[in-house]
Amino acid sequence: MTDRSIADASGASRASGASEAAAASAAEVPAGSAPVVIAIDGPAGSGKSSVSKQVARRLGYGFLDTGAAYRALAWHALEHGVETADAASVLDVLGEFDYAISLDPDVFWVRVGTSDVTAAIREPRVTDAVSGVARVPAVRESVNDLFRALIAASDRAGVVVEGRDITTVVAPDAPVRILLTAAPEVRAARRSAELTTQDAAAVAAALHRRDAKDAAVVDFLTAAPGVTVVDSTDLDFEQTVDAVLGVIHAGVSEQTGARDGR
Ligand SMILES: Nc1ncnc2c1ncn2[C@@H]1O[C@H](COP(=O)(O)OP(=O)(O)OP(=O)(O)O)[C@@H](O)[C@H]1O
Ligand SMILES: Nc1ccn([C@@H]2O[C@H](COP(=O)(O)O)[C@@H](O)[C@H]2O)c(=O)n1
Repeated sequence: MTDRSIADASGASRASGASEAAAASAAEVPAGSAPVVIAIDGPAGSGKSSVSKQVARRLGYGFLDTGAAYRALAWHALEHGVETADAASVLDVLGEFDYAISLDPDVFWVRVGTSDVTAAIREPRVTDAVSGVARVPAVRESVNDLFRALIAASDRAGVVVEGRDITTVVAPDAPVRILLTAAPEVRAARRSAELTTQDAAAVAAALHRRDAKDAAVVDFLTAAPGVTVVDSTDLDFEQTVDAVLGVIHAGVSEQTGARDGR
């Protein structure tokens, strides 16, 4: 396998195949090389998707929002009238779950079959149902295989992958693993600033309820050994992106030094 370093990342991106939308190409990635994975976990509203997307743009990397797969499956289950709290019923619809996602941070879409569900998977009914779907072990195994395949199929130099168990389960060997967090009240305030038509207290309660359900399945509130915490409580968006980029560059220098015997 050809090695890819962060240093070669800025220009390397070309999209092909069903899983990745078009992106400009500035440099070819050697055939057969695996993308560098930047693994980012964190609780709801911590900034995982917005920060990861911007980091991916800055590096010329792909961006994989893993929560979108769980949300899309919850949407698919609801479309089939399935009770999402019932694991057996969720597994029934998993078999015909035809999922596709763009890894291009500038052209983001999510599809189930021929339906573009990019917006629909953010609806409150889906957000309320998603934890039920995500707690089913067979679902997790199935989507984790899918994530690894999507990453491997990317022809960008790297992919920023965000979720809840990326640093621990999906890509525990990633060269850079980050837990992105912020104080619960700050996360709730940021989320309610987005959802201006909804009651702020209800938005905060829903966010904390979802974290509690999700944390019973995977631990994304404490950093696993080797995982670097970035706390954005007192950082603005651009400062958070810079902090994450700083961790990435430090992690890669360390790896390169170790590989070169420095
Ligand atoms: N450091 C920051 N300062 C201010 N706002 C931020 C910061 N980081 C993220 N945000 C904003 O907070 C909101 C939540 O971010 P985002 O949707 O990326 O979180 P998330 O962790 O992906 O959430 P979820 O897991 O619920 O999908 C967004 O409006 C985003 O722009
Ligand atoms: N690695 C992951 C990612 C997500 N989930 C579940 O999906 C839900 C939606 O995720 P968002 O990041 O879009 O908020 C989340 O609440 C989890 O239930 C997961 O389990 N593992």
